[in-house]
Amino acid sequence: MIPAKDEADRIAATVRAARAIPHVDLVLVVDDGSEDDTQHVARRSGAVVVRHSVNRGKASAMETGASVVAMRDVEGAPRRLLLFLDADLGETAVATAPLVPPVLEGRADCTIAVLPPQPGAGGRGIVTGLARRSILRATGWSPTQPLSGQRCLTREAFDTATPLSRGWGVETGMTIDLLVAGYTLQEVPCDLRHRPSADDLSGQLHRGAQYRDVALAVSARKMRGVRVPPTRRGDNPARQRPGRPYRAWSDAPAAEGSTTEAPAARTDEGATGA
Ligand SMILES: O=c1ccn([C@@H]2O[C@H](COP(=O)(O)OP(=O)(O)O)[C@@H](O)[C@H]2O)c(=O)[nH]1
Ligand SMILES: O=C(O)[C@@H](COP(=O)(O)O)O[C@H]1O[C@H](CO)[C@@H](O)[C@H](O)[C@H]1O
Repeated sequence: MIPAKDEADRIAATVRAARAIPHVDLVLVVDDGSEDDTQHVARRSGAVVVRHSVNRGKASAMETGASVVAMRDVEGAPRRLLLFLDADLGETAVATAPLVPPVLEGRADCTIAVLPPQPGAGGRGIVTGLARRSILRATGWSPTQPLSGQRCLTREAFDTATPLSRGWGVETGMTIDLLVAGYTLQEVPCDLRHRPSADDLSGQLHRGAQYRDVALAVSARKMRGVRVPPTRRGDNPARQRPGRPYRAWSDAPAAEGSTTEAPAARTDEGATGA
């Protein structure tokens, strides 16, 4: 499932690469109100395409995409896993293939790609730091790349994480919600290249919008008390690393007076919608 806004230059290569990922039987592009030829290029490359007539932001495109994949799930068959890919990955999108097996085999409910350093990236780690600290405070997990949008998850986990946080807050909000709900997350190194934001005005404006959306996603959860109580947390942050599944709740019994229980989380699923 690929949210795409003005990605006519890269979407063909991304779609072709996504189609080559083992277990992917449906590639869906949500054209999020593009002003270029994204929808037609994507369709010609073999994707199913739906379109927002106006731009609604990445999170909204992801929700639309997940709804369309659900409509195409076969009655009586396992529900598709959802593999979210950014449209600018080009041919490297095939390198997200390692995200699928841990979820397919039930070792994780959601996997998240860790990208190598990107040539030309101009960030100073400010938004990434805000997202990482916020996830750590709420759940005890300290992910390497909390903003990474390349994720594979079960339908059940996705449904738990909806409604998604708006815009660029989607990954941070989803990570907190899944961990608090008791799901197992795992970062997976993937050799991907995307179009990084540079250290110029448009790059800094992008990071400003990212910062705002992450802060909104986090404060909404703070206000609702969405967190794993510190007394019931799992692994120490020092032991956490990509490749290692993480579940936020320890198996210790609930503290007296606590009403929050971590649910068990697993389903059997088969094919994958990218
Ligand atoms: O309003 C928007 C903005 C972005 N995107 C898509 O969301 C993904 C991530 O966006 P981008 O690569 O610009 O952000 P980054 O991950 O570099 O911060 C890409 O596939 C975009 O085409 C979208 O669907 N709607
Ligand atoms: O725009 C960027 O450079 C950063 C966010 O800015 P910061 O460097 O954290 O201030 O976010 C990007 O890089 C992350 C990897 O560290 C990716 O996971 C994000 O998807 C991407 O937006």
